[in-house]
Amino acid sequence: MSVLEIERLTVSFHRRDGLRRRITTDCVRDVSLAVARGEVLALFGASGAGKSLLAHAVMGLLPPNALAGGTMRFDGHVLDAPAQAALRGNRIALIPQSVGHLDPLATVGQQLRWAARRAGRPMTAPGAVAEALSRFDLAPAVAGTFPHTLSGGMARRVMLAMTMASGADLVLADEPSNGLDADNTARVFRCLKSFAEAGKAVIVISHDLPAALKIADRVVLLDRGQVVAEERADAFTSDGEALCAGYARSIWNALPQNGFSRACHEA
Ligand SMILES: Nc1ncnc2c1ncn2[C@@H]1O[C@H](COP(=O)(O)OP(=O)(O)OP(=O)(O)O)[C@@H](O)[C@H]1O
Ligand code: NI
Repeated sequence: MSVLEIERLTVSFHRRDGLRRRITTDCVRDVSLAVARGEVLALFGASGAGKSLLAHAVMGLLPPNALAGGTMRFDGHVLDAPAQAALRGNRIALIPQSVGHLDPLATVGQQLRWAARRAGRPMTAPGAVAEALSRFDLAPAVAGTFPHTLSGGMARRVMLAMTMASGADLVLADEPSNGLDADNTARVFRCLKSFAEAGKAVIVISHDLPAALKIADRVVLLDRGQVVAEERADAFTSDGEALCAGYARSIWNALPQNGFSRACHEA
């Protein structure tokens, strides 16, 4: 069964023009998708396509001037505002785009313990923090350090370790490889894959399609707020013949292994 089901989600913003007429802009339009346990869904689309808004709508963290429509279900139950407030940070986790969300005044170890305690799974056993860090290639000494001493890749892996400690069933990662070199990108994506292998449902938002394809099962392409294609990830990694949508094919053409052909120049 799907952990998350989104049905006809719309996110709009209202503003008034100079004559005080109400203007509505739909930034996410009629989006339906689902993700199951053990599955990695990659959400791909140009800047401004509505990817982060979709993630924030699932979390219940939309800006106050946003209006959301449609229905969402988590584990078969309606995911409304009270459910989101109850599930956020424990059963549903967002790995935000910025590592600035780590607390500069608390050590990595403290923050890991907080994440675990908030989810009702306190890390009391000796060595529990070191073990949680080691799963993400982080040395035990990292527990005693403050976020400003970490490299970008390490900070991101600390956020992944906190997500793991929270025991979430659904993990949303918004641009988890931003600013990382190829090695750290691969590491972060491997960690996300390990979440799915541990039975979680993972939605990864990324501009790095080649890296995301290495771990994804399915790819949803968003364009100007709408789902324009939903494809199996392996359709991108083969000769592209199995891709159904034209937009997906032009993206396949633009992958480095396929020679960055036409689509790049047409875009
Ligand atoms: N608070 C807001 N008020 C008005 N419009 C907004 C607001 N937040 C986002 N938008 C608009 O919604 C659209 C989608 O934004 P979103 O952040 O989801 O894009 P994205 O696909 O995540 O892009 P990126 O890849 O650059 O992160 C954009 O056109 C943006 O201008
Ligand atoms: Ni975004």
